[in-house]
Amino acid sequence: MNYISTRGEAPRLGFSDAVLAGLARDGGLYLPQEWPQFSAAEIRAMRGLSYQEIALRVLSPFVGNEIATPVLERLINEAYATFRHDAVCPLVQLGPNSFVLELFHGPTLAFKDVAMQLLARLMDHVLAERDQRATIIGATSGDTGGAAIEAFAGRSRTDIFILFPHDKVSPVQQRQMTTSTASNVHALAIEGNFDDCQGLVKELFNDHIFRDHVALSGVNSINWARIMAQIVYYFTSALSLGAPDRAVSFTVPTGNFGDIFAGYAAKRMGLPVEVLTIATNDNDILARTLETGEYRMEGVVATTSPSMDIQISSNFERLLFEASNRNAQTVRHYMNGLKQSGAFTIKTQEIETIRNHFAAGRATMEDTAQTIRSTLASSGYLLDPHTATAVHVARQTRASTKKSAIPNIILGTAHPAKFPAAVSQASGVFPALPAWLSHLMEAKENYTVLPSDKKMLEDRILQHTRVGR
Ligand SMILES: Cc1ncc(COP(=O)(O)O)c(C=O)c1O
Ligand SMILES: N[C@@H](CCOP(=O)(O)O)C(=O)O
Repeated sequence: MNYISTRGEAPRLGFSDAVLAGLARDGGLYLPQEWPQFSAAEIRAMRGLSYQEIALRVLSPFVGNEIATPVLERLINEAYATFRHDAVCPLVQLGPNSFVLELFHGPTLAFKDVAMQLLARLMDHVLAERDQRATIIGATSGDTGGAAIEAFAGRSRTDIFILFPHDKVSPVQQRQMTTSTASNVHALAIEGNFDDCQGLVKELFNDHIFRDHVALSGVNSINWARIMAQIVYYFTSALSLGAPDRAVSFTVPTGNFGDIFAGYAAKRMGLPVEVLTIATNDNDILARTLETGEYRMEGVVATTSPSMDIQISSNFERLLFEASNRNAQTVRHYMNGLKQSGAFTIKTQEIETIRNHFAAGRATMEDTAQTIRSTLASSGYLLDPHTATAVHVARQTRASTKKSAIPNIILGTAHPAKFPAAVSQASGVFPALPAWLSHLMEAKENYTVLPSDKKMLEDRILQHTRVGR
């Protein structure tokens, strides 16, 4: 399988190179040259298999012959042995035709572990085969950072630098990033918001001299392997509700558009998916875009679902590429508009294509708190604020579209214990951390505060990376 950039001006890469590249050299995002196809019979044959077995079937076409099947199988098995639920990502019923897919049984209690545990092993494998090192960079609004640090800590071939917005993540999220004792981990609190952190990461990738000098690699969902690993749970959950003989819908708490884009990919691969609903918080740029056809930035507000406090939703670029029939020139035009004026207008035919696959809705902070309360009262189930935005939007959109005969799967992206203040304020119940994380709030923190400045960030990386030494 080859990978092509959404901006059409970067070299076509094989799987291993695409994984190490992160962002394409033209500033675009890599996508597989074509979508692997699974027939109904092939999907049906996955029934009854374990999560790991389904992962091997779904991921193999993306990897091609670059990693031998027994090696890929071992990496998958090792990645999901870190999860504390036998099903890896279990499905829980909330009500009639309404389910939560619990993606938070990994080591840092968020869905990011699903992809990050595999990505770290894939990168390690490729780097070992090539006898190389890499400098890993990542921007986080809270969850990617902890998951990446957990997955890469102590790995001898990588040094990892995680940029998080200073004072804008939950205390649990911060400590998951700042209490690592591994010498290859560097937690950097940036004076700015998540978009500033993500902007710095992209600036470093677009500086080709620096990028090559430190062998830069990325672990955000700009890296294709992150999306790829997330496709698997769309298959496992749909299969357990009757796919391919019954269609399902998904509602996804959305920020950087990586998780829901994985759902779109599953659909393109043959999974019968009726609607993919984007759930946003007050930072509702994606909901507004679906309504108006115009992507317009308006500034970020801090909410009780901080991981979704995002305006520049990186993976939306992948969808624009798809909706324009993979027209890289159109994508470049939109991205230039975004850079120059903070907005662009999507052509009518393309926004209609997007609306054929996606719906969208928003939840205010009050909606979110109310949903946490009402779900606890009706189902005895305690939601985290991100998942609660999706439960609220699912109720809204399903009531309006009357598609309630189709099972709807809400992606449960985080454990409530990551956001105890918001959850206890909404519900009166304090969600305790699991025993294996009970030391977290007492452990010593170690991080550096930096202004949102490319030069200072580069200096910091150059001081600490072991690439070239
Ligand atoms: C808990 C949680 N839910 C939802 C999201 C949004 O996911 P995505 O950025 O893939 O749209 C994030 C951050 O990415 C998150 O950390
Ligand atoms: N919500 C994310 C933001 C980064 O998203 P990613 O999926 O592109 O890594 C976070 O928790 O950091």
